[in-house]
Amino acid sequence: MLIFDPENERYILGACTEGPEYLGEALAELTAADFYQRENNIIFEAMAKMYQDGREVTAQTFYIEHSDMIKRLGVSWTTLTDVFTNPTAFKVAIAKLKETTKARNLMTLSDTIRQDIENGTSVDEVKARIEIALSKCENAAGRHYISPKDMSRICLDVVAERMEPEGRAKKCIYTCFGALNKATGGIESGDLIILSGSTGGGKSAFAANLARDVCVTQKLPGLYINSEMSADQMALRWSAILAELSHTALRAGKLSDCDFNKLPLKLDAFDTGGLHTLTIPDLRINTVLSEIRRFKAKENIRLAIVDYIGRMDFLDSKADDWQLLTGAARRLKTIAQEQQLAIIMLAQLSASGKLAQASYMSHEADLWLNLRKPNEEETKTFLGSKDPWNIVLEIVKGRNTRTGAMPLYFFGDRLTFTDDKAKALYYAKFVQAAG
Ligand SMILES: Nc1ncnc2c1ncn2[C@@H]1O[C@H](COP(=O)(O)OP(=O)(O)OP(=O)(O)O)[C@@H](O)[C@H]1O
Repeated sequence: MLIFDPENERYILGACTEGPEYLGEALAELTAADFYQRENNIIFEAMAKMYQDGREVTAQTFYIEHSDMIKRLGVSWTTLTDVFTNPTAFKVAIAKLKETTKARNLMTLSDTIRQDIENGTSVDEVKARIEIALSKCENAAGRHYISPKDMSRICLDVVAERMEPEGRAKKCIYTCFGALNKATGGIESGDLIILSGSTGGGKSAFAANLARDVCVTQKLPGLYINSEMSADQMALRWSAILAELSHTALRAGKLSDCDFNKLPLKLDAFDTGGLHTLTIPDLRINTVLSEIRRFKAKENIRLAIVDYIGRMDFLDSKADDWQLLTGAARRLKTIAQEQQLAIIMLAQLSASGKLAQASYMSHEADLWLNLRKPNEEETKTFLGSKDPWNIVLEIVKGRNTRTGAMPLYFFGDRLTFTDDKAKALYYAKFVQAAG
């Protein structure tokens, strides 16, 4: 891999004088820093300035305005602008140039790491710097320019695809919560969903209910990454959710024969489903990203659930919590788009009920769901109409949907949520009878 390619740099500059479509594309994809050679870097910057000022950039106009600078830099302007280009060759050249930038950034990073280690910087601090540097590389790689012509074609393709049920199913994921599906129109590939709630508020259970619908019932491939539970604890939880069994009885080994016999059939669905689970005790954002990439390549996952972000060890002791969480959300959003899958990130609410600096983090999210207890007014309404609801799922923010709240029933001992009133009444009666 080249760390710079002077010929390619000159070719791009020459092509940029061939028409505004080339310079426009270069400006959307590149910055002056992508040009390693000083003279090329300066010329690109000057072209950008002319373009931004609304002036035409051709070999002639640029030379008239910058002849002194061109002479000073020792550039042969006629040779540089004597190029033969076409849109495909230009795209390839831009992609090549971006690769050389990435390679250079990695070289710089490796030099910095070596120096840090030689200077006795702590290993944790070095690792934190690597994470931050890599996250910057990813963000830069995410830029993607779409021409008006391409966008009009994409519009037509996307709309036509959405009109076909099969096409919709390729892009959207539906859950068993009708009101949520209706409000959101389904969870889309590329979406980052933040699921927040207070400690013990049922976030993991709700996320597991979603995973059951998507990966076990609909059999779409998915990944559940957790940092809290051992495989045994997870197995007990999945058994409770899938077979609708008492979590307490499962943990105590006190299932009736009838309940125990329910298990194999339900586990068949798990066996043939698409849910992969992964426990990473010291959850780090880079590990999460590489596992998501690995499972996308191997299993073509459509959904990844990260449970939960509060335990992630970022190793950057200097940054505040909200900066770390926002950074994590940004990187999860980037990978969701890059790998075309939906990601649900669980996050903890602070004791006061506010997600720490939530507004920063929620900028990154397409959908922010919050699980909370019903407020006074909701409780009165539920009691007044004899509705059994005991928990509320709020859409705090939706990029493509209105905000609002929907009531649910959470059957704690079965770790099961429902928005079906008849089922909720049955669960509530069951709980009441059990005392
Ligand atoms: N055996 C049980 N009997 C009754 N309720 C239970 C049982 N097990 C779990 N629960 C309910 O589930 C809740 C915990 O659910 P969950 O672990 O999904 O919450 P969480 O928000 O992810 O918690 P944390 O913040 O600790 O990760 C408990 O607060 C309780 O209401």
